[in-house]
Amino acid sequence: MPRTDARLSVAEQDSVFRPRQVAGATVGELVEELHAAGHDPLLSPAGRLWTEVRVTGAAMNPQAVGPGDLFVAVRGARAHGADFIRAARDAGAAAVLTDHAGVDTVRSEVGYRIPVIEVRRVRQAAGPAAARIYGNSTISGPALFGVTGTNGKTTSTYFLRALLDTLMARRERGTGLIGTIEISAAGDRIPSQLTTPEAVQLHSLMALFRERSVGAAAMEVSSHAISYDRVAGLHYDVAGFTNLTQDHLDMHGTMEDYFAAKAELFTRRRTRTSVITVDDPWGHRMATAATGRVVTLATAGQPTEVDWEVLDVASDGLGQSFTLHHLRSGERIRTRTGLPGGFNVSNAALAAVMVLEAPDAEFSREEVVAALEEEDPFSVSVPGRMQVLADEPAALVDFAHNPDAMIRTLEAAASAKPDGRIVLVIGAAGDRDRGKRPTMGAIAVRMADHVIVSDDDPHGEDPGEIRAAVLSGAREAIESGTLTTELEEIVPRAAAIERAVAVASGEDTVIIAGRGHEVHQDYAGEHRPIDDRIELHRALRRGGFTPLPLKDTTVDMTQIGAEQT
Ligand SMILES: CC(=O)N[C@H]1[C@@H](OP(=O)(O)OP(=O)(O)OC[C@H]2O[C@@H](n3ccc(=O)[nH]c3=O)[C@H](O)[C@@H]2O)O[C@H](CO)[C@@H](O)[C@@H]1O[C@H](C)C(=O)N[C@@H](C)C(=O)N[C@H](CCC(=O)O)C(=O)O
Ligand SMILES: Nc1ncnc2c1ncn2[C@@H]1O[C@H](COP(=O)(O)OP(=O)(O)OP(=O)(O)O)[C@@H](O)[C@H]1O
Repeated sequence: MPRTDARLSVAEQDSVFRPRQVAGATVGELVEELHAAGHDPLLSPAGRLWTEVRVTGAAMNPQAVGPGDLFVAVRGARAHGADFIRAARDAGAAAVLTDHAGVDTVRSEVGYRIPVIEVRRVRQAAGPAAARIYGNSTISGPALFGVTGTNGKTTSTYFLRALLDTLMARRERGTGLIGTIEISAAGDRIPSQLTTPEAVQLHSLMALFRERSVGAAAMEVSSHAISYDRVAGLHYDVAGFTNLTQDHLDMHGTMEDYFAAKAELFTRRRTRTSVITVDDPWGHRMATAATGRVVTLATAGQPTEVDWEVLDVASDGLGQSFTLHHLRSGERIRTRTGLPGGFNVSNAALAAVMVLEAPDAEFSREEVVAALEEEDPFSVSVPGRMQVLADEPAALVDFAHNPDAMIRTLEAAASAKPDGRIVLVIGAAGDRDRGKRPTMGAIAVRMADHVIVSDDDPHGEDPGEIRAAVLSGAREAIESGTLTTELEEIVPRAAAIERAVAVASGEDTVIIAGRGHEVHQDYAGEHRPIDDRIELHRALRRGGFTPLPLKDTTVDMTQIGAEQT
């Protein structure tokens, strides 16, 4: 069974997943590297004593600093990393990379006993510095596949990893994964802190992947990661674009800015081949904006000039089979996904085309086609993404937490049991894009028959106010239409899930949306354990239904300790 809280502290995570053999660099070499990258570094104190100090790792979070590390101290919205210089130095930091304000803090806190490299833009400099320390500026590999887009990143990267697994296994090499749920390297796994880690950790992971004979890795690239320069110094063999719809406007302000952040990934300096899903107008714009080699993919049956299209989608168990058609050559590849939802055809098609179009790959195109046609790689289970817990009623836990994902998930639910009702539990996260809350409430009551509004992660906000915003959109939609949807507000979330099952019959569909794989709710820093999958499973049993066996899909901390020590 999944543990109730599968998070590792930053320090635990970092110590478990660091490469053991690191070439490292001297402070002098780092200064040269940053100079060549245009960062105008200033070293203090000057002199050979300091330029010859060797760094063998890098960390941005003071809790993750280890002996011999470069401590990268950034100014953030909450704090300046340099405020934590004493902790970093006590943990063994050998040198510091920071900005002007950071230098002042370091000097007033610990004097001149540590070399400090000063740059104007620390986050941008962190990538090249870490690349040099971990050897990534000179050694390439593993083959890197990045996925960005509002929805579908996690699912597509799980699909990519599954396909790459079949190809790498024949070479006795492993695969890597970096994303919202977990980071994995050749079978070892740790839970994630961020969807896309900071540059220092990413470069450490690339070195770890090489050390563990990982031949290819799939990673999610969030728009935050691009805006915060977390991917600085990384080069993608193939980058894929899923879609762009409303989310994260708290961070980006406008859809234009959100688009511009994502577009940065599809430039020649970052990516060799871009595979762009052009099902929406943003996809078309992305394909036009992308530089370097661009491959387009249409998955929604629209007539358009593309390289690849999806044809002949047919129901196949809970999932769907489909054909990938390469228009220029006429090649047709029949494959399938076991996951419900039309959008999972799009995710699977994207993963397939990314691997088919990988330049200079270790595997042949024939091998990829055979894997797609014979090995069923896209039936892998993705934790909390359209995860099916029962057939009667159809009971699903899904991560839909923005308007487009809600629509797609509810469409999929409607086609799963067309004669039954849809019972939905939703909420919205605090401290995130507030504009989407009423929209999600309105979508919920338009597309489901019984909606229960509960809490997601309130974070620092008043949970009642978040629910009120979702409910206001829902009520407005009910009042302005001819809807007969039942609407309730129930907390805590476990009670909402219990109620959803209590009002459902075997013909209905129950969807618990928004939290997917997550195992606790954050109420102003208080972490309350809850796993929607466990609650739904329990409620189904108590309701006299027969749930499917609950697979352990959550990364287990105890396993990690056992593997590594
Ligand atoms: C908006 C955002 O992305 N913020 C990230 C950013 O924060 P920030 O620049 O404000 O930095 P800060 O928190 O003030 O910290 C500055 C420095 O002081 C250190 N510090 C800070 C406070 C403290 O108590 N102790 C401490 O040591 C920090 O380690 C850091 O070195 O840099 C921090 C250090 O890495 C991140 O932890 C933080 O992510 C926060 C936790 C976060 O929630 N990020 C989310 C929104 C995010 O990035 N999400 C995307 C996925 C989005 C999606 O698709 O859903 C992701 O890639 O994960
Ligand atoms: N291609 C898609 N188009 C629209 N919605 C999708 C697509 N793929 C998945 N979804 C919906 O979005 C939810 C999140 O999917 P997934 O975790 O794969 O995306 P993500 O981009 O990683 O999201 P996040 O960045 O928020 O973690 C799913 O649970 C499903 O409801």
